Amino acid sequence: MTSRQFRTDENAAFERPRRRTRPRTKDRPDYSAATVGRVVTVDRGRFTVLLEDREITATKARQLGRTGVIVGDEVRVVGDTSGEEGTLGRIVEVEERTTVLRRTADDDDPYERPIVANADQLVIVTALADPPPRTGMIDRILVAGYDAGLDPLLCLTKADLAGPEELLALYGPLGVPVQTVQPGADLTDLRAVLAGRTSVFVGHSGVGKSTLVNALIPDAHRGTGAVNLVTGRGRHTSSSAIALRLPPVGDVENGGWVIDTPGVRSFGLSHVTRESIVAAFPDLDALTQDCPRGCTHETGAPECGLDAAVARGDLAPARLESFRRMIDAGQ
Ligand SMILES: Nc1nc2c(ncn2[C@@H]2O[C@H](COP(=O)(O)OP(=O)(O)OP(=O)(O)O)[C@@H](O)[C@H]2O)c(=O)[nH]1
Ligand SMILES: [Zn+2]
Repeated sequence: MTSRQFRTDENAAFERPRRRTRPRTKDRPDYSAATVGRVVTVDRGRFTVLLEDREITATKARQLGRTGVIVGDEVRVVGDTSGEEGTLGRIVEVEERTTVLRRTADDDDPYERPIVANADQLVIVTALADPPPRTGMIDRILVAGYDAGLDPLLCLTKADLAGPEELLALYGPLGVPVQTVQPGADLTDLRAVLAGRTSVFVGHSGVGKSTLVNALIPDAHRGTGAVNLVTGRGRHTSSSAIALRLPPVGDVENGGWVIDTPGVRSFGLSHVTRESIVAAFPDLDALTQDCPRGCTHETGAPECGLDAAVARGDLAPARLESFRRMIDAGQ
């Protein structure tokens, strides 16, 4: 397969459609034989794509137009895919995404920022102390994860400094699995829940996320340490997420992927709908069958079926309370 052949195909795609109604699939170049890889990081319009056995740098082909390419995307690449110094491939197609984790910069921001594609687990890294846990933030990240259809995992760091009891009481009733870590911790259990999956790690700056990622993936070399806010020096300052492959776990060759994201300060949720949060809890969803039409399920919502379920003994009050925190956070 020569690259010349691809170039010809690509030129065909540049021809302006004569009518807007032209079926999209007709005349579309066939890239089914193009090399497939995964976008592992993005830096100023340059994409690092991991192919089967090598990493290459690529740009986005013009015909992709405004189609975004984000970390985690599975893409088809043509052109020079040797990965040799100074070479550039071209991303010509983005495969359909299984999930998209989005955030808005703040709640008034109408612009959704897709940050990670194709993840299936959201690992919320929170320190038990120094800095103290911010439950409002955890709630918001959870809601973004539920909205995106990701399974949550709460990873509590600095367990040497404080106990997890309070957080367990808040998040246990939601069914969020919890892992605790501290310096020198045995990571066997954590590795087991990451194996074979693609897990996005999010957390506030300073919680020990880089320390944890480095412990999981010794050659990750994620920058750690206190942030010098003035110079920004002495640490990795990438603003993009980065996908890292975990080592095999026992017989499981695919140890999974960690997608490390830069420390988040805010997690705007203006894109989230109430329905998507409720849908993440099938048992509660079922109990809302008898709610009045348009019920918000919030505390005090008249005749909410969830209150009736608690009254009947079909729903634990603590679970309802935690669920309502999610609904409140999403508003
Ligand atoms: N006591 C204690 N300190 C820890 C633990 N994990 C990390 N630290 C310390 O906490 C500080 C912050 O750790 P980092 O790994 O840089 O935190 P981060 O979340 O990656 O922060 P950014 O790099 O700013 O995103 C460092 O001084 C670490 O040595 C832990 O489990 N216990
Ligand atoms: Zn209701």
